[in-house]
Amino acid sequence: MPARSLSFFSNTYITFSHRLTGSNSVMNTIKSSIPRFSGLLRKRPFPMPSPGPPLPPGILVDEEISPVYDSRYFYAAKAGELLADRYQILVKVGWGVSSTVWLARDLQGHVEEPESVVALKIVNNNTSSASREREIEEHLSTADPSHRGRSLIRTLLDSFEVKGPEGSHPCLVYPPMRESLAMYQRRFDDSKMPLPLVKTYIRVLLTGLDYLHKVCRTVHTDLKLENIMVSFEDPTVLADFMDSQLAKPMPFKMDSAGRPVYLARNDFGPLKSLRSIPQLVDFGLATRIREDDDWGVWPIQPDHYRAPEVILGNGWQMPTDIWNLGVLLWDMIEGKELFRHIHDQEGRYDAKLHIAEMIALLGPPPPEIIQRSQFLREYPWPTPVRREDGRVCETAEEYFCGPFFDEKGITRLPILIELFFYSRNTLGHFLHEDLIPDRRLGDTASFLRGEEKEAFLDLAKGMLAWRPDMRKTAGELAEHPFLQPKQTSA
Ligand SMILES: Nc1ncnc2c1ncn2[C@@H]1O[C@H](COP(=O)(O)OP(=O)(O)OP(=O)(O)O)[C@@H](O)[C@H]1O
Repeated sequence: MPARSLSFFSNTYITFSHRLTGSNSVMNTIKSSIPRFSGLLRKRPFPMPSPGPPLPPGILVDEEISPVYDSRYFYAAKAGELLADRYQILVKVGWGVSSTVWLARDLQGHVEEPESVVALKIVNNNTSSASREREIEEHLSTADPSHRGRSLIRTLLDSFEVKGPEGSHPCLVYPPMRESLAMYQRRFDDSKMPLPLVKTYIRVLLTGLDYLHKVCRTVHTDLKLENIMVSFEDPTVLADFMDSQLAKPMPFKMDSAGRPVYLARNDFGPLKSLRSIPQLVDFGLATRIREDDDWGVWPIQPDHYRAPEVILGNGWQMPTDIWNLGVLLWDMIEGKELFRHIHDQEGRYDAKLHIAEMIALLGPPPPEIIQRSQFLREYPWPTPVRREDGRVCETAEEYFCGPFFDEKGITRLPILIELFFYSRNTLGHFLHEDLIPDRRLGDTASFLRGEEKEAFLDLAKGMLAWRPDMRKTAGELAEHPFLQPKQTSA
């Protein structure tokens, strides 16, 4: 049977779907579905990793590809090395602009389970994000461990520092995960997960967001397919991977400064079943909202998923994640982005194109949104923010190259009085009407038909409202009819 056969997945899905909708709570199902890795090594002890074949020095590998790569900042990890007298580095599985990620053997256990496999993120010595990530994740793991959404948030198992010649490197220890949702999706025909499975995933992610928002009062701010990881469907997948990787050691090279750079391997092979569970990961940019009148103001979110209140400088809170996930629905279901024309001809993000497309899909923003943005533009951010092009900006308007609406009829009356006397004729119009494309939200969901399409659009509209306070909460959305599994006769 081919690994990507849809019918294979669909059959397996029935079991999965049933498990999630049976009498057990989602929480119980999820707990029992996330495989445990402790004991794997005890039963099948791994050999010490040996050095793999050398790569040609002229080829850039993994983290070296980044234009800002600087050897001094990355830890020179070596396969087989023991960190903190406890974690032995085995296989490199990932890298980012400021870290490398490894599977490691955790040598400290107890009598029953003396060893286990963990993922070790070794962070650069020049970044402060690790302490922030650690602090937020501590809050997330302890806010209410009994909430059913808690297990859908990936948090730290441990953390420590390791010394390098150029400074100290924070090391964050996590449970190992199979892969990001972006990679998981590609395992299916046409990179499309079966619809019932996607629905389950969306519901599960909303349950995690409900915990994040309602209990932890935290905004993720950076939801994308890469920041959703899926668990291993079966412990043998990881065990087999480790056997194969250690039998065929990682190729490596020395960079120009003599630091070893290994080639990451993160393909854990075909799916054995659809029992993987998605988890929200990477809280390095997450922000706590302690009071109802706390607002984030600085620019957040990946370009495609950026909410209007971020671009317009209106301040953001938890509903901003809801917009973000609302836009992600298209990536998850259709494998395509909802917003198609948000970059200029040089490929740079262009906020006016983005707003123009929002207007095409959702209609014009309500007046109070424009009013608030024009009112708040008078108040510079407490700390200026540097744009990618180096310009230091003090307001969202400066940062995103506004203004986007004219000031026709805007008075300097207090905002509440203005809102009271508002009429559509007196408020600013979009300054770039010629850029509004001819697209409708309904036309973007051609992957669905009939009632299913209507239900999907209703869900999406509950997430993609201009006014953040008109968006539904994660908890409410998880109950939406579109996401509920169809009852099948036994
Ligand atoms: N728990 C884990 N288990 C397995 N692989 C992981 C785990 N965590 C991260 N990875 C892998 O490592 C990669 C880099 O991790 P991560 O995105 O956390 O690094 P980063 O430094 O924050 O990246 P960037 O800053 O560039 O976004 C991921 O894309 C993933 O492939």
